[in-house]
Amino acid sequence: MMLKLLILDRDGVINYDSDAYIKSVDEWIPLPGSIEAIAQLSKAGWTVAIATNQSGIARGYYNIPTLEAMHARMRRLVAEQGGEVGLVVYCPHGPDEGCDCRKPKPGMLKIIAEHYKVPLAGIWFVGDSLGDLEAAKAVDSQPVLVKTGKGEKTQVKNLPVGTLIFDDLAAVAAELINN
Ligand SMILES: O=P(O)(O)OC[C@@H](O)[C@H]1O[C@@H](OP(=O)(O)O)[C@@H](O)[C@@H](O)[C@@H]1O
Ligand SMILES: [Mg+2]
Ligand SMILES: [Zn+2]
Repeated sequence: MMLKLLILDRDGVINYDSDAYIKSVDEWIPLPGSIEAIAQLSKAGWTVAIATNQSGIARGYYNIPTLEAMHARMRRLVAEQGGEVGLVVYCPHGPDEGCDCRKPKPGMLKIIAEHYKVPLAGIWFVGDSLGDLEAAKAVDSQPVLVKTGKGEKTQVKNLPVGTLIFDDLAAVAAELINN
């Protein structure tokens, strides 16, 4: 049976985002219902992976141990709700480095798909920025926009055809679990 894989963007989908970047564990604050949504999805048999741009590393705003500590906190909070977080892939590069992993490039989605040995076609990728949706479209995944984070600003842009729109991650989870 095919793995039920869901890929999430991080900032603005799981936790509050900030134009000043999320620079410490203390600044990493879950959005309402997001931890519970991930736990419910994983308990319902979904594998939840994450693909996140983290140019704050290249910009010197925080370092990799701090980023990993944020992710350890995220994993602990989800585990406390009986769920688990799968593979977390991040792009530590700056916009001018020409890497293959920074969204809107689909490199991180490809890494996740290869890790789980599943095709990316039709896999839901949930984000709050246009780059998230474009990354999904580039590999024939399903772009899903949430209105949290930068989502409401993104919603008025020229979205990839077929983009699904939900209020938040909890609404995405309810759709996937109940249908
Ligand atoms: O939403 P994800 O991919 O999880 O992470 C986004 C963050 O890396 C940061 O990405 C930055 O964009 P630039 O990287 O400076 O273009 C800004 O949008 C920040 O507000 C934001 O916190
Ligand atoms: Mg985001
Ligand atoms: Zn990169």
